[in-house]
Amino acid sequence: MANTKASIAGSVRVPTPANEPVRDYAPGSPEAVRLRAEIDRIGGQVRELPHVINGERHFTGRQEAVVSPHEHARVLGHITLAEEKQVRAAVDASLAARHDWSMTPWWERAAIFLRAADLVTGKYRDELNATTMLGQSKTYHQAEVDAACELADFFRYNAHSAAAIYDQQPTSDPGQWNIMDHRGLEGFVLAITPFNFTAIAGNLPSTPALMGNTVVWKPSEKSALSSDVVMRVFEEAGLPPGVINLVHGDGQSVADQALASEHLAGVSFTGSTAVFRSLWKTTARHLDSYRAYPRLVGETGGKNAIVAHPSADPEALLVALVRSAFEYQGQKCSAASRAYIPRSLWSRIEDRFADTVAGLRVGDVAEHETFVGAVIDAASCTRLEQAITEAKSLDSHRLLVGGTVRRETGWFVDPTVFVTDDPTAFTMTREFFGPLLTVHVYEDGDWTNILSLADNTSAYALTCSIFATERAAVSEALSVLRDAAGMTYVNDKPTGALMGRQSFGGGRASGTNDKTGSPLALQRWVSGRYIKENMNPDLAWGYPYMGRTGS
Ligand SMILES: NC(=O)c1ccc[n+]([C@@H]2O[C@H](COP(=O)([O-])OP(=O)(O)OC[C@H]3O[C@@H](n4cnc5c(N)ncnc54)[C@H](O)[C@@H]3O)[C@@H](O)[C@H]2O)c1
Ligand SMILES: N[C@@H](CCC=O)C(=O)O
Repeated sequence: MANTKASIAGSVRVPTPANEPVRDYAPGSPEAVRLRAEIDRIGGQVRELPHVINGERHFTGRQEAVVSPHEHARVLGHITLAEEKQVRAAVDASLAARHDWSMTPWWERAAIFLRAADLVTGKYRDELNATTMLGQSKTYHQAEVDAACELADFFRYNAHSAAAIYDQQPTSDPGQWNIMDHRGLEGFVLAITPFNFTAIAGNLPSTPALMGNTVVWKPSEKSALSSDVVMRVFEEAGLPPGVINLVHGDGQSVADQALASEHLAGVSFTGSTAVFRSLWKTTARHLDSYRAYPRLVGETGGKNAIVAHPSADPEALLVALVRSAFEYQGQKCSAASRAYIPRSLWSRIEDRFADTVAGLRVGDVAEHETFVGAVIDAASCTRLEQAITEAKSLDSHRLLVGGTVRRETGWFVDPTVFVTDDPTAFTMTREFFGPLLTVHVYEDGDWTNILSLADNTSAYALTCSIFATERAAVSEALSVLRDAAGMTYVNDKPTGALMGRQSFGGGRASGTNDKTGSPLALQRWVSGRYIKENMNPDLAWGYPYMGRTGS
C-alpha cells in the first residue's frame, strides 16, 4: 500500500498568531443583519444533536430537550443521553485512532486546527454566534468574543505554542545525538466541558488532540447546540474519525464509565470545583487499575474579588464593577462577586452605581439593548433566588439594587447588589455563578487588614482586581494577594483574559492552574521520551583509572 503520510524536509514555522478582531454588530450593520437572520433561522428549527463516535452519528436512546434560557418554551434541539454502549464505543474509537493520529506529523495536526480557526472566523462564524446566543443566552458582543474570537484564538495560539514545545530539544555531546520525542499520552483523554464558553468547549478536547492524543468529549448538555457546530468544524477541517468522539449525556454516568477504563490517560476538565473533586476521587479509587498515572487538569470555580484602595479612580472602579459582575449574567468563572470598597470612595459612587445597575436591560439577547440575558437553567435560577432570599433575611445585609427573579418567559435574575458589614458572610465566600455581587464597605484606614481578609475569606484563587492609584498600595496588594489569584488585574476588571496576553487559570480550589491556551497547558498532554543515539559506542568496559580494558 502507498504511504499516505505526507513528509516534508525542513523545519516548520507555524504562522505567528494574532487575536481575531472583534466585530461590532452595531444595529443595522451588515454583520448584525446577517447574524439576526441566522438567529431566526436556527431559532425556528429543532435540531437533532447526535453523538459523533468514530465519525458516525448516533441518535438513539433517551432524549432530552435543549431550550433557550431566555425563552424556555423554545425547544432548539434534542440530545440523547449516552448509554453504556455508546461510552464504550467512544473509548474504543479513541483507542483505535490513537496510533495513527499520534504518528501523524505534528504540523499536519496543527494544520487541521489552523483550518478550523478559519472556519470559525469565516463560514461558521454566524452559526457559532447564533447557537451560543440562543442556547447559552449570550448577547451579540459576548457571543462574538467567545464563540468566534476566543475559539479561533485557541486554535491559532495553541498551534504556535505546539511548535515551541516540539522545538525544545536537548544538547548533545560529540559522538552522540539526544532527541526529545514529545509523545502524546498512552491511552485516551476524557474532556468534560462547561456550559458557559463555547471557546472552552472547543479548546478542551482539541488541545490534547493537537498534541497527538485521542479524546472522548462530553460537552455540557446546556451548550449542546453550539458544541454540535464545533464538532462539525473539527470534521470539516479534516480531523480524522475517532480522534475526538463526542458523547452527550449525564456527566456523572459518562465519567464513571470512562474513568473506569484502564486506558484513561488524562482528564481535561473545566467546570465546578465539586465536580472536579469528584472526578479526582474517582480516579484515585481506580488508581491501581490504570496502566499509567492519568494527568488531571481542571479549571474550576471562583469567588473573585475587587479590592479598592482609597486612592482608586472612582469611575474606573464603577465600570469594572458593572462589567465584571453582570456581563453574561455573572456566569463567567472570572466574574466579580465580592468587592471591598473604602467608605470615602463608596459614598462617591454608591448612588450612581445603583442607578447604573438598575438601568441594565435584562431580556432577549437578540435585542441590541439587552446587556443581561437569562441564567442558564431553572436550577441556577432557584439557587440564586435562595441565596437572595437568605441574604435579604440577614441583618448584616442591605439590598442595594435588584433582588428579583422572573421565570415566566426565561430564567431572568435581575442584577443584584447587597452591601454587607459582615465580610465573612456566605455571600462573600460561596460561588453562586450569577448576577449577584456583595460589597463590603470598610473604613479607609483598614486597607492592610482588608487585603488579608480578601486573601483568606474564600477557598478559591481564580481572579482578582486591585484598584489604586498610589503605587505603594498596588505593591502591597500584589504582595499580600500573591496566592489569592492566578489572574491579578491592576486597575482593570477581573474578566476578559485575552489569548497570548493573559493565559487563564487559578489555584487553590479554583483548579490546577495550567494556564489554558499557553505552552504550559499543552505540556500536560505530552509524555516525553528521550532517545540517545551513540555514534561511537564504547568498546572497552574498564574505567580510565583501570586502564581501558577491551572485552
Ligand atoms: N476556571 C475556569 O477556567 C472556568 C471556566 C468556565 C467555568 N468554570 C466553572 O464552571 C462552573 C459552571 O459551569 P457548569 O455549570 O457547566 O459546571 P458543572 O461542573 O456543573 O458542569 C461541567 C461539566 O461537568 C459535567 N458534570 C456535571 N456533574 C458531573 C459529575 N458528577 N461527574 C462528571 N461530570 C459532571 C457537566 O455535564 C458538564 O459537562 C462554575 O463553577 C465556573 O466557575 C471555570
Ligand atoms: N477566560 C474568561 C473566563 C472563563 C471562565 O468562565 C475570562 O477571562 O473572563
